[in-house]
Parts: sequence; C-alpha cells; structure tokens
Amino acid sequence: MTFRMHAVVGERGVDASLDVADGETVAVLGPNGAGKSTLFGLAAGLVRADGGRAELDGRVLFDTATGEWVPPHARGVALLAQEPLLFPHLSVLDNVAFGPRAAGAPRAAARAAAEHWLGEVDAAALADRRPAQLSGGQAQRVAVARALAAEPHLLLLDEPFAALDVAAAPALRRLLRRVLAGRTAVVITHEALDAHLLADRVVVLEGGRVAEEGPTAALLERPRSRFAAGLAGLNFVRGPATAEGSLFVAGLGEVFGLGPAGHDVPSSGDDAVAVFRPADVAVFRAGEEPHGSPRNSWRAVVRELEPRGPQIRVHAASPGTALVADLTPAAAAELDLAPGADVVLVVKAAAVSVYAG
Ligand SMILES: Nc1ncnc2c1ncn2[C@@H]1O[C@H](COP(=O)(O)OP(=O)(O)OP(=O)(O)O)[C@@H](O)[C@H]1O
Repeated sequence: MTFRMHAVVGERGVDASLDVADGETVAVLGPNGAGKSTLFGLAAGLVRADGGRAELDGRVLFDTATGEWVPPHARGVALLAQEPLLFPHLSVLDNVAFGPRAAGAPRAAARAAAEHWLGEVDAAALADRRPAQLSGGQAQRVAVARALAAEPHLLLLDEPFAALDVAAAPALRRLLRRVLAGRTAVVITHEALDAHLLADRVVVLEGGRVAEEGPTAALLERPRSRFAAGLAGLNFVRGPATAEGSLFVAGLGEVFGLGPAGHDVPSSGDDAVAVFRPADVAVFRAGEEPHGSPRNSWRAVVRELEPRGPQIRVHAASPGTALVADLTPAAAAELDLAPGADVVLVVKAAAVSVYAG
C-alpha cells in the first residue's frame, strides 16, 4: 500500500509531492491556505491537477501526461472529513455497511463487516441509532468505522478533531492511534501532539510547497521552517551563517549560538537557522539591561501579553522579527510590561542552537 504523488494546481499555487510508504502514517501540517486540503482533494479525486501523477500500490490514480484519471469511488482512497458527514436517514449500522455494499458485498457480509468495524471503534452499542442521536465524538467514531469498512488502501483524515469539543478529543485520539498503526494513512492536523502521537513522519506545507519533512521527533527538535518551530514552541530566525554557531539576521544583527556537533554545520554564507526556547529569553526594560553585554541582546517592543499556563508569554517585535519570551507573572508585573513597552531581550549563546537551514 504505497502512495506516491506529485501535483501542480496552478490556480491554488500548489506544487508539491506527497509519498507515503506501506503502513506509514504521515502528518501534513501547515498554516491556513498552505494547500493541505488540496493535496487530499487531489489524492481522493475531488480536485484535478494541471500537472503531475499519482499512484497507489503501483496503480495510476491520475497522470496528466497520459490523461489517465481514476474516478473517486474506484481509487481505494477513503477521506474522513472534519465533519462526520453520515447519511442522516440511515442507521449507524447501515452507514457503515454502505461502503462494502457499494463495493458489491452481499447484504449479510456487509452487515458483518459493519458490525466488526463498529466494534473496532467501540461503537457497537450505537448500531441502531440515527446520526441525529449521536454526540459529535460518537458520530466521528462511526465515521472512522465507515471509512475503514471500505477497506481503503489509503486513508486520509482531514483534521479529525477539528469539530470535536476538547472533552471528546482524547478518546478519538486514542482510537486513531490504535487504528492507524500499520495503516497507510495521512492526517492533516494543526497540533504537534497529533503529529507526535499519530504519525511516523511529518510534511510541512507552506505556500503550496513542501517546506520541510522528516521523522516527527527530529523535525520538532530541529525545525527548519517557521511553522514547525512554532509547533515545537521555539523562537526561530533565519539568515546566512557568519561563522560556526552564528548567523546574520536582518533586524537583529549577528545572532550567536552553539553549532551542532558533527553534521548540519552550515558553511559561512550558507542558509542557517537559530532556534531557542521562550523560557530562555530574559526580558529587561530598555535602559535596565545588564552590563557586560551578553552576546545576544536585542531591542524590541512588546506587542501582546498572553496567559499561558503558569507563565506569561510576551510577544515582542524587533524590526522584521517576531520573538516570544515566557516570564513568571511576578516578573511581568515587576517589569510593569504592557503592549507598547520598549524592552531588551537577552538570550545566552549557550541557549541558542544554530544549524543549517
Ligand atoms: N475551491 C477552490 N477554488 C479555488 N481556490 C481554492 C479552493 N479551495 C482552496 N483554494 C485556494 O487554494 C489554496 C490552498 O487551500 P487549501 O484549502 O488546500 O489549504 P489548507 O492548507 O487546507 O488550509 P486550511 O488549513 O485553512 O484548511 C488557498 O490559496 C485557497 O485559497
């Protein structure tokens, strides 16, 4: 069950590849409008590519060079949308049996398959209900059963938790973790937690292009895109390397950190990135910063203060660069911080990781 696709959709600015190995779950992440749903539409046969090709298990799904195009129902691709989209007039059991029936299974076999998959998603007791009699979480579980009952070769999940309230999400997350194991699947999500719990590999899309991809843990530890750094909760700046462990960032000047041991060391002038944790950023009122010039010291203006668990997150802007710092409420009060305040942000070089971008 291997999926390979490269597709261009001109009017949406999408030009990207998506490959999924047999039994692998890939998380697709990216800001709004990055092209995530478009990739799903291409794979499912709901969006036509201007250029490109896709194959599933060696079978061509579309190929713009030859004109081949397989209609959605014949692709072996199941798409689980953000909303469960169950047929309102059918019972839960008949909703789940619909796929096998449509594929030609006899009534009894389709019912047996539906019962099996409802059991797999802990929804056997809901078999006789109508969709209107289900909670959001129950409906989404039934939708998962319906998608699986079609025995897809590729399962696509578009933000499966988006329509659920926070109380219902953990149970569905546990369920998906179980049913996605060993399955060839792609999940669109905005959460690092889902990438970590559900996916073997992450693809980050930005502006219709793949900005970076890699194993989930490695990508969150060493992000190379602003989006992935945000997911990992890290400050992120980019610029040409100036020496080992330092780079030049427009608006901040030279940023000093520690280079990686071994590989990933950028040569001088090459694209480099620096990441550092918000908790490692010290905040001072302008004019009150420590003497003896720490190596990274940047003037900035406070834009916003945001409560974040037991901390206060300070969103600050230096020319051209947005940075965040986490302070205790006591420290924020003592500094008398408010939007518009002029501050100096200080980060020790030892807290900054610099590597090839
Ligand atoms: N039906 C459509 N017709 C034309 N353009 C579209 C259509 N749907 C989306 N687009 C455009 O294509 C681009 C990619 O959108 P897409 O919905 O794939 O992004 P996304 O990453 O799924 O975003 P989100 O996280 O907001 O769902 C955007 O510029 C969007 O405005």
